[in-house]
Amino acid sequence: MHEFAITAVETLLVDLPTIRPHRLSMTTMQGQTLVLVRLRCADGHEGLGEATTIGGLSYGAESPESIKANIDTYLAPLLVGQDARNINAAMARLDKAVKNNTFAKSAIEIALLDAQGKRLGLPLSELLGGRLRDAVPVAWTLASGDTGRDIDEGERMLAERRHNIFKLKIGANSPAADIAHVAAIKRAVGNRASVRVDVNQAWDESTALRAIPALADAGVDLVEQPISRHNFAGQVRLAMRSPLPIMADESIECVADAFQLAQAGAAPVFALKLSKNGGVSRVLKTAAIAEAAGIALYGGTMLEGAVGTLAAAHAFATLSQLTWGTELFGPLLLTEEIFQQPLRYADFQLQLPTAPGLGITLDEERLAYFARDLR
Ligand SMILES: O=C(O)C[C@H]1C=CC(=O)O1
Ligand SMILES: [Mn+2]
Repeated sequence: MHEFAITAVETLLVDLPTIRPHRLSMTTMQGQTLVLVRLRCADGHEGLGEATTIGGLSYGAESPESIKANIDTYLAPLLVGQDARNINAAMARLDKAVKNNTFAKSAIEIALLDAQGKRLGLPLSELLGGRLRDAVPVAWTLASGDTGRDIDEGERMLAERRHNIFKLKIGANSPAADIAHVAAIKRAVGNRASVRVDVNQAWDESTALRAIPALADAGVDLVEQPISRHNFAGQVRLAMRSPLPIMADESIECVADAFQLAQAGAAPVFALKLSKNGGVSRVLKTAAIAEAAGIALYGGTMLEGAVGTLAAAHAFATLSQLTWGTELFGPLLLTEEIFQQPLRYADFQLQLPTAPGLGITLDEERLAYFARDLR
């Protein structure tokens, strides 16, 4: 076999408890399942990748189990024997044989990039052309399902200087109840924090038209994905009529989606997610489309653990603008650590590692304890 060949691609499901239930409009998470990839190369380097999603199949079309099965059955055999150093060629090979499956492909590309960074002795952001910042601002999602508990949590985050941007998950309750909930939280934190909402597609256009002005009056700064990704014309109308900026999240499932949204003027802000675009290079293409169209950027998450979070942080650190910051707090939602180094969150930001690749190492014992099939 070739000196730099990919020798094995292993996938692991890792079930971890969360610090509390996390309530979104479409599901309440009682824990998180990380989907990890370990890609081994003939030169001795190993790359880590991640393709974690939210709430089984309630968020998107790929589940943790389907991502694992599709990598094991279809992607891994296409990769073994290929040159690990030519990431573009490896990804093109996958694209030729496998439609969609952007989460699975993203995990593979992250692992290839991690291995390449280790091989060359460069942090991922350097591999991507160089970082423009050493840390990124990080929002926190208040989603306990209880207003008083959310306010207490927000106060704790402010006191610890961990987060001063709060995203509230709404859409599961009536608009009136949601607006009262959001207004109470904004009243409590005042101008010490930016308050944003994520409706996760729960409203129709008429509901959004009525609710968004009330959210604006309550002091909200940004509304994420208020209506269905399928109501394309409605998103364009809403973007024109809304007193608040609207952010597209679920509407972007690939780079072509981003182009169509930009072309139609459907949202003045894009949430960037590696797994929804199909990896690091693809999410940077979506960012380039946004930049060319004057669309502001936000670094999104699928509540990944440290691997997916760091891959995103390295990618977002290379962007010339990141107007709305990031929400790369996934690891902080988990109660258990499976890596040797915890991520560094301080002064409302996540600090980027400087070690080669992603800059993180698995704790093999902890991994063996929590991994579904190793337990
Ligand atoms: O944005 C989403 O839709 C998903 C995710 C990101 C943060 C969070 O709490 O949930
Ligand atoms: Mn969202």
